[in-house]
This record gives sequence, C-alpha cells and structure tokens, in this order.
Amino acid sequence: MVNNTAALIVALDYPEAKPALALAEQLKSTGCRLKVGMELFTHAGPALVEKLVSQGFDVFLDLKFHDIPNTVAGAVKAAAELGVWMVNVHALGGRDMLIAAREALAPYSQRPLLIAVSILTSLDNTDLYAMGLHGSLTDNVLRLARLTETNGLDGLVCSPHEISLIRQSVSTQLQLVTPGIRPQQSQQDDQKRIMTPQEALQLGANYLVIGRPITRAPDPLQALQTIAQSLTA
Ligand SMILES: O=c1ccn([C@@H]2O[C@H](COP(=O)(O)O)[C@@H](O)[C@H]2O)c(=O)[nH]1
Repeated sequence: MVNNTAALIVALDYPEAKPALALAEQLKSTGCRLKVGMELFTHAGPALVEKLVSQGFDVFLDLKFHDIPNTVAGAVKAAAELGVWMVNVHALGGRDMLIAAREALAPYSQRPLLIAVSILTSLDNTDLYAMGLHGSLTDNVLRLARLTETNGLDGLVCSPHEISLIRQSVSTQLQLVTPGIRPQQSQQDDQKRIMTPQEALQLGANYLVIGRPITRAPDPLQALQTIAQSLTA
C-alpha cells in the first residue's frame, strides 16, 4: 500500500458523538479510516455513522453481529444502507450465518467489505480453555479463518500474531484486519495479543485498528502521524 495512512483505522470509542466528531475533524486530512464500535453506536446511533460517511470517511461499523442467520442478514443489510465501507460478524456464528450475511450483501452494487471476527485480541489461551474452546488459540483462529475463507467473506479480524500462519496455511487473499496494535511504550490496556504497527504491517496486515494509543494521546493527530511515519521507516 503506497499511502500507509489508508491502512490505519482509528477506533472512535467514545461515550458520545461530540468528541468523536471533533477527532474526525482533526483527522480529516490524513486519509485514515474510522471505526464506529458498539459504545459509540449505542450512544449516537446510525445518524452519527451517516454523518461520518457524508464527510467522506471510510467507516468500519464494528458491531460484531452474532445471531441467527436471518437476524444477521438483516443487520448487515442495514449497515449497507448506511453506506459503511466495512462491517463485521463473529465467525463463531457459524457457516449458515456467514453465508446469510454474504448473500444479504450480494445485491448491493457498492457493498461493504464483510469481515469475520476470529478470536478477540483481549483473549489468550487460558481464556479460551475456560470457555471450552480447547486446542491452542492459534488452532482456533486458523479454524475460523478457514471457515471464513470457505464461505466467501472478504476478510478476518485477528491479532497480528496469527498473520503469518493464516497467510501460509489458509489464504493470501483474505483482508486481515488487526486490532491489538500498540506502539512501543504504549499501555497494553485490556489487550492480550499485541504488536507494534510497524511489525504488524510488515507481517502482512491489510488494516491496523488503533484506538486508545491515538484517542487518549495528548495530541491525537500527532500520535497518528507518528504511527504513520513509523510504517515507512
Ligand atoms: O479482536 C478484537 C476485535 C475488535 N477490537 C476493537 O478494536 C479496538 C481496539 O482499541 P484499542 O483502544 O486500540 O485497544 C476497539 O474498538 C475494540 O472494540 C479489538 O480490540 N479486538
């Protein structure tokens, strides 16, 4: 990717629209993309998403749909109507749900990218074992990556630690969207599988999702620019 800023997706995790719109205004000229997740969406709703789309941003609607196929199909259609660039579902929703989501988007001439979430970056092997997902975390991610690829979705949310294995044994084509990104010296927060932006991009991530290292920085625009520069170093 020539413009590395286009690989950056800034997570607007705020409890109201005002700070999200203020940050969007600051970041407008950078070419980054924006992510609206469940906190902001639950507070500010579809109107905020439509506003960001109308301002020219590529918006990733990160609501991680996980329900019966019919319900998820309706939800991804609603996302497409908002004009978002990317939408996601949980791969653990299973084959029929993934197919229903893909088929629901097929009629749209400009449809959002459909991405499946594998295993959240806030989880590790111990968490998975306690949830009854036996086998290593990597095995679980690879299994869900295969399910995602087989059922024709565009990409996968995973941690950067799984990129190489997915590229080697599942697909070179899936768009890999990686949260758990932490520049050197950043706080880990609640993330358990982290990596620096530079390493993640070098391993083959297509998109890096970054929230608090930017949104909680004293100067978020500067924080984004520093990250973007580190990608070309
Ligand atoms: O596995 C996942 C899936 C989604 N996320 C989301 O990404 C951002 C990360 O924010 P940070 O502040 O950079 O930790 C956040 O909106 C999550 O909901 C994830 O972290 N892991």
